[in-house]
Amino acid sequence: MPPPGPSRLRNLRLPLLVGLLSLALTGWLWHHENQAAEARMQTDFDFSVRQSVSRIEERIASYEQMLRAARGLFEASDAVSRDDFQSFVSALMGGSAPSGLQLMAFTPLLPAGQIPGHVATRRALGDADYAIRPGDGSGPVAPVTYIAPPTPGNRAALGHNLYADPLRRKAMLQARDSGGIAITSRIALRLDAPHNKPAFAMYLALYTRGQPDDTPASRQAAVYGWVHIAFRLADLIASMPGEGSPGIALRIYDGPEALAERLMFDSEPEADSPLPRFTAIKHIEFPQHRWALQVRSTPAFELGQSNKPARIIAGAGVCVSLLLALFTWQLVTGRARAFARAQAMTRELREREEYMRHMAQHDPLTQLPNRALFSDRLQAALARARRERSRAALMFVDLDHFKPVNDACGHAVGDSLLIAATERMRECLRESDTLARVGGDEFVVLLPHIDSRDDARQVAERIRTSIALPFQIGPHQIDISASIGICIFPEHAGDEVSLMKCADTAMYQAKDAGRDRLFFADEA
Ligand SMILES: Nc1nc2c(ncn2[C@@H]2O[C@H](COP(=O)(O)OP(=O)(O)OP(=O)(O)O)[C@@H](O)[C@H]2O)c(=O)[nH]1
Repeated sequence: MPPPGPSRLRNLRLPLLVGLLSLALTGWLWHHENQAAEARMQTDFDFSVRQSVSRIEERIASYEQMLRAARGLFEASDAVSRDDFQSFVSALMGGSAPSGLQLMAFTPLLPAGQIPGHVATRRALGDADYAIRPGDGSGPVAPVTYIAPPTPGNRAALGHNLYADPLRRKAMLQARDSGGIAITSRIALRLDAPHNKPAFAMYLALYTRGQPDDTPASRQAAVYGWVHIAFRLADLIASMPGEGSPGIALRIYDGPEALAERLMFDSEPEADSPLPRFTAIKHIEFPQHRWALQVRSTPAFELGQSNKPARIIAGAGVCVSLLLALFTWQLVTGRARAFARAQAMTRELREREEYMRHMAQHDPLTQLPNRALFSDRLQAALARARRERSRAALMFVDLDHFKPVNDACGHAVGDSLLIAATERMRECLRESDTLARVGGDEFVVLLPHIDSRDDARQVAERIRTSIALPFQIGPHQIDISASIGICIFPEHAGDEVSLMKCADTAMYQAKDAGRDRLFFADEA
């Protein structure tokens, strides 16, 4: 394949430019749509994060409300019995604990001196194996006294001295001093032993009615116990309404920072994608305590957010760019092709016209002017000779015994002989003279300007002599001659027709005189 020429390269330039511009526009749109999709994904992710945080906060708030309702029960009654408490909690929970809550309990604060009476009372009221543990009776205790729902697992916590556990005690004292709720750090529930499932306890202190409780000091003096709840974090998350957000993974850390050793909950422990596309750290705030929530997207999130418009823009943009480039190429080359074709057609028409004109004026065998063209030139020469009062000569040249050549050697040899004879005659003439073929073996010669009849005689003699020399046509050596009639303007004739006629007559006289000779018109 030949290398593309400059015009082909020129023709490619505009389609390439159009294609590249269209591709650039496609790229810009694609980039723009990707950015919009990224922003949409970020918005969706942020929404999922907010949703996750607020669902947990709502659940925690509902726990707090339950505690405040329980405190209301104690504040409204002189004495709340175990059955009262259990009925109340049962009503509060709707008969079970659907909210991820494991238990609600009442824990009094007992000075050492009240411990034996407390234990005796509990046993007398039906908790036969009730005992405070651990506890050596040397200091105040906070034993779990009422517990609901009273499942065997929960009941195992009865008598458990919460003051002996530093984490629980810390939260209890916080609740006591603040008057509000307080939450422990991560603890393990007794009923989960030996499995250490992350759990928490939330406390609300109870104060003796009628005593001031508006300062930490007055609250320390007035406190007589706590209502509290305990929940496992996994149960809390599982109990939240709704399906959660697809493609969103959640980790909860006990504390303000996402430290591996403080991880309490991981919604997707198996699918730990090392490089999540989106991540966020949020906090759940408690009085004097914080949880860190690490929210991250998983590959399922990006799949759910697949950027279809960007793919459509890219695909359609590339197709349109190719089509535009092709269309432009067709326009450009179509114009160039039409132009080249028009040029070729014009050239062809000119050549054909030229050929037709040539054919109309020339003899096809010898390419000599024919009778029509010769007539034009004769008229022009005569007009000029009349103007300039000069002389012109007209000769009729007829080959002698040409027919026998045709007959003996064939028509093709006859043709070649005619062409060769033409050449010889042409060599005897000047550029300004005209040699024409007017019949089979008949030629006419116009000498438009002669000074005397001798000029014409010399030319005619040269022609006669050259024709008389042998011709070699292929294998054939041919000897012929020519008879020439000469007519001089204006001596012998004054117009075209007369000149032709008298030259013709003179030629026949040369024939009659024995051929291979020349005759002037006035020699007849
Ligand atoms: N090969 C060939 N022959 C032609 C052509 N045109 C005419 N002729 C032949 O030329 C011959 C001319 O005839 P004439 O001039 O009567 O015969 P001639 O033998 O030359 O006789 P004279 O002129 O009396 O000497 C004829 O036989 C034509 O058929 C042509 O283009 N090619």
